[in-house]
Amino acid sequence: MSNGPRIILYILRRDVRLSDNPVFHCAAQQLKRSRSQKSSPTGDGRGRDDSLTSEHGGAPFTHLLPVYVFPSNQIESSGFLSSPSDRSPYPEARSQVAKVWRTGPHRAKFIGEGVWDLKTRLEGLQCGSGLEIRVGSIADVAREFLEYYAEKGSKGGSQPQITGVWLTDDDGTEEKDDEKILKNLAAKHDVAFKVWEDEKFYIDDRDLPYESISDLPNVYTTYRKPLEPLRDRPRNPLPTPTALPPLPPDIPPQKAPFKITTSEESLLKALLSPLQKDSTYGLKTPPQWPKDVQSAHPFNGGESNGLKRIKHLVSTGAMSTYKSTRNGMLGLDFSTKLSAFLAQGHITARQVHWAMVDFEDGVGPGEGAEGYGKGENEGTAAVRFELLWRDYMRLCMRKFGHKMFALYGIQPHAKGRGDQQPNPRKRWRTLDKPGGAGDDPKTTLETFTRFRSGCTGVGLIDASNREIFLTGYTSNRARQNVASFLTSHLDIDWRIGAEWYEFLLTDYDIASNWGNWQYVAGVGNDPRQGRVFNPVKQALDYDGKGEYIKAWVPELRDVKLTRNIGPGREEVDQQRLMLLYQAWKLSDWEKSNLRLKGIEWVEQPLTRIQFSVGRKGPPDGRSKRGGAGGGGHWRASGRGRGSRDFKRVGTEDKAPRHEDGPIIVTSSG
Ligand SMILES: Cc1cc2nc3c(=O)[nH]c(=O)nc-3n(C[C@H](O)[C@H](O)[C@H](O)COP(=O)(O)OP(=O)(O)OC[C@H]3O[C@@H](n4cnc5c(N)ncnc54)[C@H](O)[C@@H]3O)c2cc1C
Repeated sequence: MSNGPRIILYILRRDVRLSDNPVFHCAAQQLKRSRSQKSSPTGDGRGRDDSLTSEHGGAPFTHLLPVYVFPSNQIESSGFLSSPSDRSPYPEARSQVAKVWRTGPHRAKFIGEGVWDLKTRLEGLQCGSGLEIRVGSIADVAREFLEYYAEKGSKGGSQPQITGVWLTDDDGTEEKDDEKILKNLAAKHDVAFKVWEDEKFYIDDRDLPYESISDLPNVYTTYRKPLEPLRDRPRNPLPTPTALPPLPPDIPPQKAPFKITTSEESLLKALLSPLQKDSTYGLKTPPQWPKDVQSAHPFNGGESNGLKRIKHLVSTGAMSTYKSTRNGMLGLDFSTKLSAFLAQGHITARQVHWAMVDFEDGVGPGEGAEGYGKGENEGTAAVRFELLWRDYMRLCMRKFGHKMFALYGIQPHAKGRGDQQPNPRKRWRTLDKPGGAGDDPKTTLETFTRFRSGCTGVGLIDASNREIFLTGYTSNRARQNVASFLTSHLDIDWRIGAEWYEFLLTDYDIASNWGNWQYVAGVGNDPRQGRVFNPVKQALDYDGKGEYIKAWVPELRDVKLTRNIGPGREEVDQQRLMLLYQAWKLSDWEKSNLRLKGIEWVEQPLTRIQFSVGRKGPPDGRSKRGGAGGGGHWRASGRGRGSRDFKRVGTEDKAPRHEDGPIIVTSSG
């Protein structure tokens, strides 16, 4: 063995943080131990080298080389080419079915910010640590490092060599493939290989009651029950390292034809420039920013910002009110907006949990805020409940693997890759061939294009699709409606929608995205298959003043929603709301007046949902009995595309399946 630097190559993926990071924690612990041994050696110390003997992975090391790779199959890498005449050796990072970019501008920026934040934090420790940034396939990058140091090491003497390759676990199928390749590479070079459990989830894998992942229940509630009370479950977060083993003195540069930039600004430029070549993303009429609207997700990426966000949520009391606000659609704090930080591993779910525990115990920030020091409340319990949904989706990805991406999903009667059809009545419309329902791919593409452009003619769907295009975020409530609309009203292959979301979402997470799309499309683990959201009824329940739709569909801002109920008194008129929710219902006279005449989505909506409000309700669109999810006393009826009838009287949220037809609404969480 050479007596030069002994390096652990740590390949980061979705664990881009310094705090609560098992790998950095272990390296810091070993550094501390070796320093304390040096300062007070037991025995004579003879024959001892100064390497950090890893208890995890078996390889002694002196240096830690953290490397973040922008994976070329997921994030377009051509912006890193050294010169415009160079060509990337990798195919464009486009999706399989719809051929859209896999990572769009919102997430590319967020990821870049997160990587730069970690680099800054590591360098800020002032111990010689840092982060190397690379572009390419993870396998190619690892191979280059291994070969570079193998060649050096073969010269013997004090040349550096890699003694271990470490990375954290990820349940995505591509990530599993990467792991296999890295394992083989490590074996070929005779270096230790270790996959660490990434402890960014709510309940640690080691505390789950399953012997094998096949024991995971197919229904969320069955999974959750034995884990309650959820507040008792998370492990403590790991301390944030204050010192780490240094980077090796000799690090190979990025391989041509790519070049790594040296500032955050140029990194973001390299990530965004290929995407910005066509900022319409193939849409003839892409959504435009409306005046006077703020993004609900204006956050920059990175651990520092994620930790700040957690602090803000607890100290303002937003966690305590979460249960009653979580179905909101406008504003910053109706929900936590932690998903993007969690997805990239900028923060961990248990950090969120412990910040809430401090708040509940009255020891952390937030004094004076609602619920401070009063134990778990409705809001904090609901956040835990949702964080567990995220864990569950991730475990489903582990259990079902490729089936998470299969057209007919994880249904038990779908055999093999899941491409067989479990429900003979369901015929998906696809973009490449007729789907068997008298459709043709050209029309399907036109329909999908209108959907993406926010021009379906259904207000809630258009508002959400415009919002997500422009900001990278839309609320859970809106996501459920949009996914249901694409899959149940338009009958379009749900994977196309999932890919479109993968492209746009800042918080895209493999398991949560594909799992939720499957769930809503009726091919996932929804115990009540066949639910269909009525986007008009949902708008009535959750956008009862039309504020959300008016914000993102500015063409409809002048639709008057109130009526006079006495001298100087106005109230929202439910009948008028129906015209906002579906503008085709406006009279010709009003369309002309509002300059809406001749607009395709107004005159020829993709679907006409027959839905009426039977009698006058309270002014804010809520039922007398219920909260925002109420509407139980409305006699609401409707007819969607084709012969699908929506009929329901009674409370809809969390309602059991109605016997005489598909139910309209409910939430996944
Ligand atoms: C079609 C569809 C696609 C989705 N795609 C994603 C995705 O790619 N990434 C993603 O993180 N979430 C996804 N979700 C789940 C959910 O919509 C988002 O997690 C949530 O809207 C993010 O906002 P928030 O952080 O303010 O959530 P909050 O309401 O504040 O919830 C707190 C946290 O709980 C988790 N969570 C909440 N709801 C869910 C859920 N249904 N499934 C899994 N985790 C949940 C998230 O980590 C979230 O940050 C999707 C939902 C649907 C219906």
